[in-house]
Amino acid sequence: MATPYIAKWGIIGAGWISSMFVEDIALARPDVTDVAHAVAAVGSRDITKAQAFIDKHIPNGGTAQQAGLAPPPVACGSYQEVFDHPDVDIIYIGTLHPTHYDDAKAALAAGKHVLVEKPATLNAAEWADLVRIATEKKLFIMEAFWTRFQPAVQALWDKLHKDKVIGNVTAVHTDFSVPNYNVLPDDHRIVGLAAAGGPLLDLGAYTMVPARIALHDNPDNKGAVPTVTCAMSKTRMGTDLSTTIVLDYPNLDARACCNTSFATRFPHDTTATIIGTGGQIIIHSVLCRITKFTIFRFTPGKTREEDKWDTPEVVDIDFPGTGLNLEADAVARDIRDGKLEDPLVTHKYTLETLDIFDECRRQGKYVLPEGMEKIGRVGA
Ligand SMILES: NC(=O)C1=CN([C@@H]2O[C@H](COP(=O)(O)OP(=O)(O)OC[C@H]3O[C@@H](n4cnc5c(N)ncnc54)[C@H](OP(=O)(O)O)[C@@H]3O)[C@@H](O)[C@H]2O)C=CC1
Ligand SMILES: O=C1OC[C@@H](O)[C@H](O)[C@H]1O
Repeated sequence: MATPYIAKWGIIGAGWISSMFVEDIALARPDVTDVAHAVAAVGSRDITKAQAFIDKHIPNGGTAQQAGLAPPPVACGSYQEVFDHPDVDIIYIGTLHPTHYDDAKAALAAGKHVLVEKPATLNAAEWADLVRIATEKKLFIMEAFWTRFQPAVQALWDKLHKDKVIGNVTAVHTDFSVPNYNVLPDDHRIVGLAAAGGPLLDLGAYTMVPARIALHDNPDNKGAVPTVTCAMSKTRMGTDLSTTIVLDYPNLDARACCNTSFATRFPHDTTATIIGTGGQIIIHSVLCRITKFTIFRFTPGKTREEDKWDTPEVVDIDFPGTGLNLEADAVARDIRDGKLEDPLVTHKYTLETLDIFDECRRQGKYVLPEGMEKIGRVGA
C-alpha cells in the first residue's frame, strides 16, 4: 500500500473544540488510506495544560503516529512555540473568536498553513486581510466549517439540483437554538461580550447551511448574493439573544428565514424545511451535524390538501466520530495537492458568511468593544 500523505498539525488552545478535533483525527478509519494525521505539537498558555490535554485526548497521537509514521506530540507553553515548531505544517486554531485574526496572522507569519475555527474572524475585513496575507505567502487558509464536508450535505445538494426532487426551491426555514441564556454565567464565551458571544457568531453559519445549499449554491442563482434583513434582540450583556436572518435571492424569487437563539431550544426532529414547487424536504439533525433528511414529493395532479405525501424518501448517512476528521482529511488533501483554498469551503464562502454577519450586526446594533476588531469596527 502507498504511504499516505501526513498532515502535521500544531494545535493552539487546549479547549473543548480542540479536544474534539484531535480525538477525531486519532480515530482509526480503515477506509481512509491516502492521508493520515499527526498531532505534532499542542500549545496552551500553560504547558501543564497542554501536556494534560495530550495525555487525555491523544495519548497515542493521530493516525500517522499510531502507524509509527511520525514522532509523538509535544506540549508547548506558548502558541508561538507551536507556530515555530519545525515538525508543524498546519496550525489548527481552537482559541476564542476575538483572537482568531491575530492567531492566524501569527501562524501565517511563521510560514504555516491555517485551519481556523468558526467564525473565522470577527468581521469580513479581518478575513479579507488574512486571505491577502496567505495568498501572498502561498499558504493555505480555511475556516473550520466542518458541516460542509458531511456526506448528507452533499447528498442534499445532489437531490435538490441534480435530481430536482422538489422542483424549484421557493423557501427555506431553519432553526439552531440552544437555551444558554441565564444558564451559563454571563461572562461565559458563549454569551459574554468579552468573547464576542451570542448565537449569531456562534451558530449563525450553521443556520444558513440549508439556505446555502438550496439557494445560494443553486446553479440558477448564478452566484448572486442575497439581500439581508435581520431582526435581533439582545442580552443584558449587549450580545445578541435571538437573531433571525432573512436572505432574499432575487434570481430565484426565493427567501430563506434562518433563526438562532440562546433563549430557546430548536424544534425536535425538524431543524430545517426546504420547500419547492414539487415537494418539501425536512432536515431532522442538528444543523452543525447533518445526517438525516426526508423528501416528500407532491403527487402530480393532486392539490396540496388532497395529497397524502405517503411515499417519503429518507436519506440517512451517519459517519464515525464527530465529523471534524472529514474536514481534516479535506485540508490534508488540499495541502498535499498544493491548493491554497478548499473547493467547498472557499475563501469566498467564508467572506460571504462574514458579510452577512456584519450586516446583521449593523442592523441589530451589535457593536463589539473598541479595539476587539483589529480591522474596522462593524456598526460603530
Ligand atoms: N466547529 C465546531 O463545531 C465548534 C467550534 N467552536 C469554535 O472554537 C472556538 C473555541 O471554542 P471552545 O473550544 O468551545 O472554547 P474553550 O473555552 O473550551 O477553549 C478556548 C481556548 O482558547 C484559549 N484561550 C486563549 N485566550 C483565552 C482567554 N483569554 N480566555 C479563555 N480562553 C482562552 C484557551 O486555551 P489555553 O488555555 O490552552 O491557552 C481555551 O482553552 C470558538 O471560536 C468557537 O466558535 C466551538 C465549538 C464547536
Ligand atoms: O460550533 C458550535 O457547534 C456546537 C455548539 O454547541 C457550539 O456552541 C458551537 O460553538
